[in-house]
Amino acid sequence: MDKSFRKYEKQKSILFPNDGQHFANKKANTVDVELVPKNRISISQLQIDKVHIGKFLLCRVITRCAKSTALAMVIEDPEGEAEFLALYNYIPVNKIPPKGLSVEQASRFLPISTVLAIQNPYYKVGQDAQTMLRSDNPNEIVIIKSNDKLLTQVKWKTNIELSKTSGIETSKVLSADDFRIRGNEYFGKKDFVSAFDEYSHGIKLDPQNVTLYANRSEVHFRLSQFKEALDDAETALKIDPKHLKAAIRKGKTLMHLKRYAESVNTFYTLLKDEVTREIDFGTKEWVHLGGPRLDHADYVSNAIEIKQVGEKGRGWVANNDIPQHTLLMVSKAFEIVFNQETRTCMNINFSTKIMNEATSTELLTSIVQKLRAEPTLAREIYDLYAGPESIHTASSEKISSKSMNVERIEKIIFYNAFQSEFFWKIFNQKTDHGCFGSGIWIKPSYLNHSCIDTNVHRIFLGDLMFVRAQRPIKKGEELILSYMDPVEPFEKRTKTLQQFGINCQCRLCKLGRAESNKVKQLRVKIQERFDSDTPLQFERVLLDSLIAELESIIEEFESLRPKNYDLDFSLMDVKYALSIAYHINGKFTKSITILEQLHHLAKKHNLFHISFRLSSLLAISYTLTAKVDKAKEFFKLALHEMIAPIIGNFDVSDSQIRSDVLLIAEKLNMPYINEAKLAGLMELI
Ligand SMILES: C[S@@+](CC[C@H](N)C(=O)[O-])C[C@H]1O[C@@H](n2cnc3c(N)ncnc32)[C@H](O)[C@@H]1O
Repeated sequence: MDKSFRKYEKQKSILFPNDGQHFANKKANTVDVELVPKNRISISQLQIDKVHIGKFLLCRVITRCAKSTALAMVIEDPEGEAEFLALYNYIPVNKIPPKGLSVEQASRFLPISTVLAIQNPYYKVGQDAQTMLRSDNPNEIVIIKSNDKLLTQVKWKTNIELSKTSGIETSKVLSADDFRIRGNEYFGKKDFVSAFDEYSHGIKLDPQNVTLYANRSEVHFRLSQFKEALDDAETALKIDPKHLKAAIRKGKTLMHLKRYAESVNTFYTLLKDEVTREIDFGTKEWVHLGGPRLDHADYVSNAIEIKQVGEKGRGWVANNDIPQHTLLMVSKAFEIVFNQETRTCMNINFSTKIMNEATSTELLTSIVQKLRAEPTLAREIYDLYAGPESIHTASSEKISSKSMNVERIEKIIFYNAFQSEFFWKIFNQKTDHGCFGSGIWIKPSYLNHSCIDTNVHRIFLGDLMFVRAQRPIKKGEELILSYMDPVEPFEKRTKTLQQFGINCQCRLCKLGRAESNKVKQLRVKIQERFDSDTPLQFERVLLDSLIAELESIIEEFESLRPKNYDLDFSLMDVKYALSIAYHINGKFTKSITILEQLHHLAKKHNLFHISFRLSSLLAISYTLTAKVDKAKEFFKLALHEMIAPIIGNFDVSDSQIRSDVLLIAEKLNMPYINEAKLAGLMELI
């Protein structure tokens, strides 16, 4: 049995709790460098630990590439000096097939002999005490064509065997259809970059091949290169206006480009077509089964708007009275990286010695790549809060398609990223572990924090975040979300919130600050007991001593601090454990008394994610004590507390709704649902 709520209930804090996430990026003011000889710098002129602003390094790739966190290779400059080069954020997660990138595959990104201009080169000593060049901003890496004026005087020194650079020399003997087949094979293995190469070679041989364009459109789509996906789909449709897959890809790509009206038109035109209507699309490519990334438009209720809210900066404010459970936002992640998509668990930045969750590193790369592909999206991300020093620069900052402020994006991730989690078994997931990820959701990023007394809550489904009113909200009230679970101890909450510049003024934090040292120490002791690796002993023989220990902790704590049921979060774990111990010991009445107390607290604070579990357990406890009416009441309550935050308010006495709700509850693995079934509670409500 899990020892505390937290095992299940933790709605992890938004944001990443590590301090100072800023990797090795020292380039606050990168500039777009004019690639003219006077700005060129050579390797021997580079200074260690310096960003050479306004300069560029002309160089040529002379080895194959390897991809770990960065894409790494050796380059030479026209003077014949060689150096290591590490390119961060160059390859996003979705360009990497599930098995990782082989040297062969990694080298396709920058084949041997590719000539580069590295703008604003940054020279440093790497973790292995070797010097190296590092770039975090892929927009600063410019590929130079062989006929570029810059190369007229250049004679490269290293003799490299070009035949080994890639596997594409066979193109002379392959037909367009061969390339299509090879592309499809790569596509099947989710190696989209290789599939792209194959289809592109095919297109060179047969520029009118509609299938190749349609297929490449899908590859672009999978790589989140929506503009290119649209171009290819449209080219395919020019060649064959009736090409069904190309039309579908056009529709869904338009949707991802947020060109919703055109997307709808495309799909309506398809629906009007008789041939299309007769085709059974199945559900494969479509919406929910395809998760966790879902095809869905953003939605924001017109009862809310963003305003200045004093020292907190901007925030969402109700411009009308809003009933409880009203849906306020459905936000699709601007970008999200799911844990199962990352190949490494942790990533250490050796320059700062800070460990980052792999997903947050990948998130930076994915956002950088997304902005490279779609520079028009830069405004909505750059407008997000990026820390106290950059607060006033956002709107005035010039955003050109070439410039990219990686450091700013890094900070934006730090201050705005949410960690999503859901355990619903609705997608065809291979694992049962649920779905966790880190992402940026633009509109919800404007919600400010309070540990308690919040009025909105969030839930995730795939890459969608749903924000609903937790309680009725009055016109003029600011919408407040909790970044952290109030069940987390005061010290931990304070430490995390401080990193984000938040000195929380909620009642719970005020109580925490006002506590005497004795109470603080006891609270820390309780915390340690519950965080320790020693599990609570729920075995029957040890139960009595466990009960005595828990009862004495509660008594001691309550003698030091007056009973404060309204804010009694510090005792939640202890009391929950005690109720379980009583339950196992057959002392149902005692167990129920505590559970009801806890339920009251959770309900009072609209902590539905806790209260529905407590009411389910109460329903079962009442069944065991033969109090059927109470069991029924709590089971109904549990259903409402669990499902209303997801689908909105409903009346469980409506039989149609009830059956839908029970179905959802089963899908979502409602706790104790099997016990409820056995006890016949389903029929009773
Ligand atoms: C995700 S953003 C929220 C939107 C932000 N207020 C803005 O103007 O874009 C998080 C930042 O908002 C501010 N913030 C949020 N809640 C706050 C609070 N309770 N007190 C003070 N500042 C808060 C902090 O600067 C925090 O780092």
